[in-house]
Amino acid sequence: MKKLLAFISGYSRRSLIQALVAGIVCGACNTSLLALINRTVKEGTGANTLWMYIGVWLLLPLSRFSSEMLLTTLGQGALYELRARLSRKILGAPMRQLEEVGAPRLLTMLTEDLPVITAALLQIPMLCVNGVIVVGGLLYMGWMSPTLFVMVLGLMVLGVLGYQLPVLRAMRHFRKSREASDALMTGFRALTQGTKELKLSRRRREAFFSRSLDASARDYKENHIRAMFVHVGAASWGQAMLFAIIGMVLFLLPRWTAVDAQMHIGYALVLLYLMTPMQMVMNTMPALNRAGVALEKVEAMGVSLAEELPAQGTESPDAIGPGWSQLQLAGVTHVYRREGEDNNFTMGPIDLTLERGQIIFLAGGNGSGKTTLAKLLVGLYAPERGEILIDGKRVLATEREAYRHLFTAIFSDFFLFESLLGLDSPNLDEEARNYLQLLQLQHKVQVANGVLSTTDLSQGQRKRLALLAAYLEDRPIFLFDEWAADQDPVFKDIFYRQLLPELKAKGKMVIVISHDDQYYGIADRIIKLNSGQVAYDRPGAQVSSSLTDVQSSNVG
Ligand SMILES: Nc1ncnc2c1ncn2[C@@H]1O[C@H](COP(=O)(O)OP(=O)(O)OP(=O)(O)O)[C@@H](O)[C@H]1O
Repeated sequence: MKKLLAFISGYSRRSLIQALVAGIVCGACNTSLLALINRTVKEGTGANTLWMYIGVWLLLPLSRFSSEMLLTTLGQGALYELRARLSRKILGAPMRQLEEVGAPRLLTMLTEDLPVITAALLQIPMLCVNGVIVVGGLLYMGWMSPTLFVMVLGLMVLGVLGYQLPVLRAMRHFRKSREASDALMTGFRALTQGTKELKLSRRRREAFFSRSLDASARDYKENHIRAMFVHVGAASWGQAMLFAIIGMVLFLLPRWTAVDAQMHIGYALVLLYLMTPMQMVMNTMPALNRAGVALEKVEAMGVSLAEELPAQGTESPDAIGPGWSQLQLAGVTHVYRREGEDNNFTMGPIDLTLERGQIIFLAGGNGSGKTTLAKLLVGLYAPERGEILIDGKRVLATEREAYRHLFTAIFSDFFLFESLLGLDSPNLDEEARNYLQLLQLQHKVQVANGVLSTTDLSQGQRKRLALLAAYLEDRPIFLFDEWAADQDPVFKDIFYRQLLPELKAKGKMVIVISHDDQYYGIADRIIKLNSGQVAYDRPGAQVSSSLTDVQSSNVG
């Protein structure tokens, strides 16, 4: 509750104070109506009481409406801000950090924590109104009879303690069930993405279900039930305490105290009136506690995600002018660190100078570091040591966004957007149709207003669509990570012998990660990697002819 209030007051303290003032007026109206009813029951009707009743009756809905609406607007505003801030944080966080956090944790936060916080925020207006009614009722009881009030308050404190102490325990279970959600999300990802592998093996399917999915689902369920068990028990205790208090007021206190019988009846009436708002307050506690846990997680993630320096967008994306000709890596390194493991993969130090208007192949065995080098080259990873230079000028951290705008890249785990986002050419559809023809997709995919008619295609066709987006972006450097691996021999040939030379002829730098050694001849340079180091950097024709020699001597 404290966390949630701090969260919404952080959004607008002024609106929160206004909402609370309206809430207090609403509570005061409730208490006044209660007092007027009580007075009428005791003393009979009077003209003054009627007019006062009408006046308060008019003020009540107005104050309640204002308080609830202000809190709703405030809660939704805070939630909107939180979603936007989180999405921006994720968009702005360094790639490596996002890889380390992992998709399941990010997804749990977006799909589980945010809805839990939303649900709790929706309850806050009702909670405040009911809370204020309870406080007003208590004050009224104090005014009616301080002696009785002290006794009733003593019992209430006992009731609240009996409620609160177990509820604190319940938080522990909510935290555990939240931990299980992360594991559950990892399982769900495997469930949706590993369908083929799971379908093909019954034993794998059963092991996956029982060890991974079922185990975390069970863990989640059990901790959630335990938390709710405590909450429901505590709420039942709270209700029993309320009736115990009413019972004491009606049966025992008249014998022990000198307070008159009418007063006891009035007290019992007020307590009965407060029963529903008190129960509503108790019933919202589980949702608020869960939201507290969710908010802890979201805030921890927000704090742990660093912003790339500087804040995105402070530098114009075109800050690096079009006339550059040389890209240089000087002593660049990157290390993948794994906790508790000594054999971290180390890339570099790499020294390379790449020229515009060249086709450069990155070759090497699996795990030799080609994709890592590509990520360093395009600026997705910042070099841990060393620097990147354009025409001899160091690319500063403030220019990294602009530097990345030199590249269009298709990685092997590319994502295809259905809309051609971020492209604003007036003839976008026309250009896209031309490229669809070049990529032999014109019969499969149509484009209208920058939206593709479908992306449900074969893997090779999806890669061609990714190429379409790359062409439309038309950046100075094209990077392809094993792009041709899924193409049929005919289109593979078109890619290597027609499309890549065309890009080169347009003055583009073309970097191609490839295992297709039969096409090494078209490359200006082949840079071969081995265990994160450059094994050799030679002209393509030279590597190609030595490969041909080896093949023919093998045949011979
Ligand atoms: N996200 C990651 N976290 C930790 N280690 C990683 C990560 N990605 C790659 N590595 C490690 O870095 C090494 C190089 O990986 P990289 O993907 O750069 O190789 P590659 O040459 O592109 O391989 P392939 O030809 O199989 O695609 C691998 O041995 C792997 O262990």
